[in-house]
Amino acid sequence: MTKIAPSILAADFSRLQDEVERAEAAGADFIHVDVMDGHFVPNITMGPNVVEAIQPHTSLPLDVHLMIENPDQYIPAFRQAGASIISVHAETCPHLHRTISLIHAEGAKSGVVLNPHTPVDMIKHVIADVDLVLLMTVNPGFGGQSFIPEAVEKIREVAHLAAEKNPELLIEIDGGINEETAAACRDAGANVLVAGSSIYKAENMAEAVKSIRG
Ligand SMILES: O=C(CO)[C@H](O)[C@H](O)COP(=O)(O)O
Ligand SMILES: [Co+2]
Repeated sequence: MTKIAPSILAADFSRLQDEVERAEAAGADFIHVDVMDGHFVPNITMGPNVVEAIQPHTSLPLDVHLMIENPDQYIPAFRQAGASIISVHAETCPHLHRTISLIHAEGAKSGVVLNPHTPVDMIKHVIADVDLVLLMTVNPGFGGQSFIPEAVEKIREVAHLAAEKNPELLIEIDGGINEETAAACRDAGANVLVAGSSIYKAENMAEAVKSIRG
C-alpha cells in the first residue's frame, strides 16, 4: 500500500505538536520534515531542534529531507534529534557514497533526492545502497507549487532500476501532490507520496490522506 508522508512545512508552526498528532490520527505513515538552509534553496525553515521537539509527540518515523549544503556536517545532529530517515540531495554531495555510509553509521535509513532536472543516471551506482529515492516534482524551496509532469517519466526509470537492483526500495515523490497528481505517480511506480498543502489545508485530513493513497 502507498505510504503517505504529510509535510509539516504546510502545518501551523505555532501548534506543531497538534499538527503532528493530527497527521498521525488521519492515517499518515511518515512525518516529512523539510530542512532548508537559504543556500542550496532560497528559503530557510527548521533545524534539528524542531525534529527534537516533535519527536516525542508521534510514533511515526520522521522523514527528514535535507535541502542544505554540506549535509555531512548536520547528519549526526538530525539523527540524535530523532530522524528515522535522512535524505540528502545528490546535487549537494560530491562524495555521495560516503554520505550514505555516514547516514547508516548513525543508525538511520538513507535517502537520496534528485531535483526535477537531475538525471536518474546520477544515482544508478548507489541505488542498491540506499533505502529510499526521493524524486522532486517541484523545484525545492517552497510548498504550494505546481507539479512538474515531466518528472513522472523519472519515476518509471527509478522503478525499473529498483526492480533490478533494489526491490525493497522506497520510491518517494515530493511536490505538488494532490489526488490527481498522486494517481499518475502511483501508476508510474511511486510507493511513498509527500503532500504538504493538499493534506494540511484540507477540510478533512483523513479524507485527503485516503484519496492521495488511492
Ligand atoms: O520539499 C518540499 C519543497 O521543497 C516539500 O516537501 C513539498 O513542496 C511539499 O509541499 P507541497 O505538497 O505543498 O508541494
Ligand atoms: Co520535502
